[in-house]
Amino acid sequence: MKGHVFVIGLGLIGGSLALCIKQKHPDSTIIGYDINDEQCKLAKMLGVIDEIADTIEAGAVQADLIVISTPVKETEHILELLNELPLKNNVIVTDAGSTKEEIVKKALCLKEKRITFIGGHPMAGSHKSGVTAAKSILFENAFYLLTPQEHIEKDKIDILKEWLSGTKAKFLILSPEEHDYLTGVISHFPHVIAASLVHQAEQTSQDQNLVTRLAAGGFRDITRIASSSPEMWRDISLHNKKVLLTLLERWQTEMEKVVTMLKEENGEEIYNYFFDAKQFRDELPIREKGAIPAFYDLFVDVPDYPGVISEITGYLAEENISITNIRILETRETIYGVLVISFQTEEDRERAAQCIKHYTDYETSIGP
Ligand SMILES: NC(=O)C1=CN([C@@H]2O[C@H](COP(=O)(O)OP(=O)(O)OC[C@H]3O[C@@H](n4cnc5c(N)ncnc54)[C@H](O)[C@@H]3O)[C@@H](O)[C@H]2O)C=CC1
Ligand SMILES: O=C(O)C(=O)Cc1ccc(O)cc1
Repeated sequence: MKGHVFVIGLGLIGGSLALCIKQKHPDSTIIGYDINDEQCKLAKMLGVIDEIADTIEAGAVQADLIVISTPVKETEHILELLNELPLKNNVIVTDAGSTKEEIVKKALCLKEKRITFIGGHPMAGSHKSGVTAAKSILFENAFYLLTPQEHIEKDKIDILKEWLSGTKAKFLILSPEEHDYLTGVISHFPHVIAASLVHQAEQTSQDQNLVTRLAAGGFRDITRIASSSPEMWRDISLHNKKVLLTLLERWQTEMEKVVTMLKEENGEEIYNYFFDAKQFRDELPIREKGAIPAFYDLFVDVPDYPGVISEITGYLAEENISITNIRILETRETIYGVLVISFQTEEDRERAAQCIKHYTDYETSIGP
């Protein structure tokens, strides 16, 4: 497709969407704006955008597609500003925010001017921020939720999907309310819990300095999302306050049940609590990319001797397979340890498993 695409907010998500759009539509012109000059310059330098707009107005008036990828409270202000501008009649405005109800409500002002707004949320990302973390494969196979209102014509939705087809994501249409409830359960609430687990460890570390060292492995992994941008999560929490409060209340009731089970030393109920959770979790699709992106981890049982990491990375390098992280899970009492290697894509992980099988006798698996 040809046309001018204006990306407001050149961070992880705006930058990644810009890359996807340009890759699929090389004849389009990507114009970018960010309140932070540094991000604009970096975006231009890295080839994420073709041009920098000095102001939102300068970029918006020439755009055929406007993508807002700022923290969600900022998105509200930007929608108000866009409403004041002489936008092109056929422009489509979308956003990438993690919440939808408040944003869609705010965007109703554009309806009066017959400007199309379609709320969007690519459900993939990371705890990293900024345009330097942007990559075109970020959304591959992820869900891309769209929340068009009833008055939006189907062909506008199709045009937006075509603009965004380079994400290789799976589009799903939901109402803003459904969206906020579901993402509240599987993404926003877990962020609150991850932060609270870290707070608890931090409090313990004040008089037990071993905590930080012991937390380096599994604890660090399950709380990874607590390293995300506090500004972004402040805004998401404020927008999705209603859902979060409901979930927190439910959680408190659940924790009270756990307290009772423990006080009463009710082994059967404690067993069932863990068993039921395990059963539901084990049935979650592992090949599907959810809201909180999975790591493409490969577990390799390796003999515990010095040099085993360089041996394996050497084989992978020979086959040109890039890794994003590598670590030893824990040194076991047996002579074997577990090496966990993370990859950017499922395909890389599969190639790595084949490669290790080819060069060694080590067992590999995709789950511990
Ligand atoms: N990080 C993630 O994993 C995901 C984030 N999202 C949503 O995408 C949006 C962007 O998030 P990220 O790219 O991760 O954040 P980021 O922090 O990497 O980028 C946000 C950018 O917006 C800029 N910005 C802030 N206020 C602005 C304004 N008024 N005008 C212009 N630029 C402004 C910032 O300078 C920054 O460069 C957020 O709404 C977030 O909820 C959606 C899916 C995943
Ligand atoms: O892995 C992580 O850090 C995430 O949780 C990514 C993420 C963040 C925000 C979203 O709205 C969707 C996905």
